Amino acid sequence: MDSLKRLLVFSLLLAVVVIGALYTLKPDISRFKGLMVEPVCRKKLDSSMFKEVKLYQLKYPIGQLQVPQPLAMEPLRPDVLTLTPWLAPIVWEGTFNIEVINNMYQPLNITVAACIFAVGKYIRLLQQVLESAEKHFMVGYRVNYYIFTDQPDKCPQLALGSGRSIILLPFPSFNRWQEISLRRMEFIRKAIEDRIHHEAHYIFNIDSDTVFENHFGAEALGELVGSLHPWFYDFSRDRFTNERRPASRAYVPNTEGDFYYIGALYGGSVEAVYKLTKTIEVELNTDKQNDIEAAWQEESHLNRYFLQFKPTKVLSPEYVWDKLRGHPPERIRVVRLATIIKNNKELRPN
Ligand SMILES: CC(=O)N[C@H]1[C@@H](OP(=O)(O)OP(=O)(O)OC[C@H]2O[C@@H](n3ccc(=O)[nH]c3=O)[C@H](O)[C@@H]2O)O[C@H](CO)[C@H](O)[C@@H]1O
Ligand SMILES: [Mn+2]
Repeated sequence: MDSLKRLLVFSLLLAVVVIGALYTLKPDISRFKGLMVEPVCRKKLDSSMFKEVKLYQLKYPIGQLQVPQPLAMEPLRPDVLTLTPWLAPIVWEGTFNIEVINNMYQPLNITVAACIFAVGKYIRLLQQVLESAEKHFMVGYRVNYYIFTDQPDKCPQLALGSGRSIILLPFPSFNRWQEISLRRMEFIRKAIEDRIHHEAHYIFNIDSDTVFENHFGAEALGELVGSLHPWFYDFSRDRFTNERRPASRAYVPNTEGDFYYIGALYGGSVEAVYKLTKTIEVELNTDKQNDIEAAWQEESHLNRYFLQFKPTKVLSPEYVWDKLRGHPPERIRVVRLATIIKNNKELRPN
């Protein structure tokens, strides 16, 4: 009798574990009731509705850490620019102490949203970017991967770290890659309205043709974050690939421009990115009505936006290196995220 009871309890426990495991591995596709282009509920968001990290919440734990003293007369990276003319830090290896940063941010239990679009054949790239993100992206923090896709059933099933989850969101199949790329602003805006505003504190847009190779953590968090494009960080402004036709809302004259930022990685507080996506969506629509498409789609508009609304933090090319450029120069000491070499002809719909 006793052994029967034990067997019964054991089988029950086993069933709970198996069902639990199946449940956690299975991405949430409940929101896929047909491909809805319109958000489920459209909210007008005001400042009070966002999750945010206030400066006074960041508290350094006195007496607990042994960290080197910062020396005002000894720059840590004299070989690169570490501050913009508007006094935003440019993040390079050697400029920050991750222990200090983690000790200030981790007690706040923040959630970071990563928006990744995987439409058409790009769905194949998801496994690699997600697996590598689990090893390097915001480790020790809560992370929500919002995967925008037209094929929810093909999303890889990964065992994620604790506090990390995948949320699938519908995105239509377009037959021009340019359309996919530039509609991202609208879809991020809608997802923020729909749910991200109450689910995350910070948000990043990350291209799916990328792979994380090294630490990419809380040092990258900021109110409004742009990343230097790995092809243009040492170019003069007149050679940036900004939109040069005044007829486009993305127009930047060649006598202006601070840096050339990449469209594959930007972020910030959810509220700041909401404002960014909302603004750029309007500019994109205006261009569309005027029958003009900026040279590099939403990246061109992003550059115009960042010229006007300067990022509060700038990520160095460590944060998006392009493998097509081969090994980075010495001053780029570490590659944290790299864009993969892909066959555009084979992957893109056009
Ligand atoms: C090195 C270079 O020249 N990079 C430019 C190129 O980026 P990329 O060559 O990196 O563009 P891309 O092909 O990665 O497209 C951008 C993103 O859109 C998504 N996607 C795109 C096509 C598709 O069929 N399915 C899909 O899911 C996916 O998340 C992808 O990462 O074009 C972009 C256009 O905005 C930017 O201007 C980039 O600076
Ligand atoms: Mn890309």
